[in-house]
Amino acid sequence: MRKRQQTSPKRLGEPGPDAGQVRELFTAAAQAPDHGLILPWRFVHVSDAGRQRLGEAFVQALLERDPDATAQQRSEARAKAARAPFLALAIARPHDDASPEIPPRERLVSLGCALQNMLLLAHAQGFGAGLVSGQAMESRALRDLFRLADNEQAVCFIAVGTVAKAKTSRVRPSPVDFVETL
Ligand SMILES: Cc1cc2nc3c(=O)[nH]c(=O)nc-3n(C[C@H](O)[C@H](O)[C@H](O)COP(=O)(O)O)c2cc1C
Repeated sequence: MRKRQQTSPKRLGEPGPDAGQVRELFTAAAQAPDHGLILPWRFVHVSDAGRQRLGEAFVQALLERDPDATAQQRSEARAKAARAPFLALAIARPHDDASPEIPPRERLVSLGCALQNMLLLAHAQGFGAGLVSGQAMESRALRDLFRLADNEQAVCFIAVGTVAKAKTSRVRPSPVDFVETL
């Protein structure tokens, strides 16, 4: 747990998790706490075949916010879809009519726990892993590609792969920085 740290998708190469390890990663997500047992989140695993469509969605997302984006900017946006051998989109359902008593904050905590379980397991499997979001999360293009319902929100991608070159670890906050006693 102490060794886990963010590795950005561009630093994650082959090999990635095999099919059994991917199943373990999603099984780890399912161990997250879930008030009311409402499963307020889901993941979409981006297959090799899906990468090209994701790249096009990233380009469209860029054009939504900057219709004058240059060819190089479009090419950089498209390239993001090719990074990291394992890529999945984490999608939250902050509201629904079936369980109005479970507020958005609790649903997002549940997704955060699912993501952390996956990050920790990826590290235990010997991989690097990271989360990546950005303005494309809000885009029409991404919402359409992943068929998000009106009450769903794309939160971030989780990327897993082999770390080519480890970076130095960051200084972590100490409990005195965030713990008080009542
Ligand atoms: C929901 C979420 C979205 C994130 N999106 C990005 C991102 O777009 N780009 C990025 O570099 N890091 C992103 N991160 C990762 C943080 O930058 C990273 O956790 C932070 O730098 C601390 O590093 P650590 O994970 O090694 O402790 C995201 C983290 C979370 C929780």
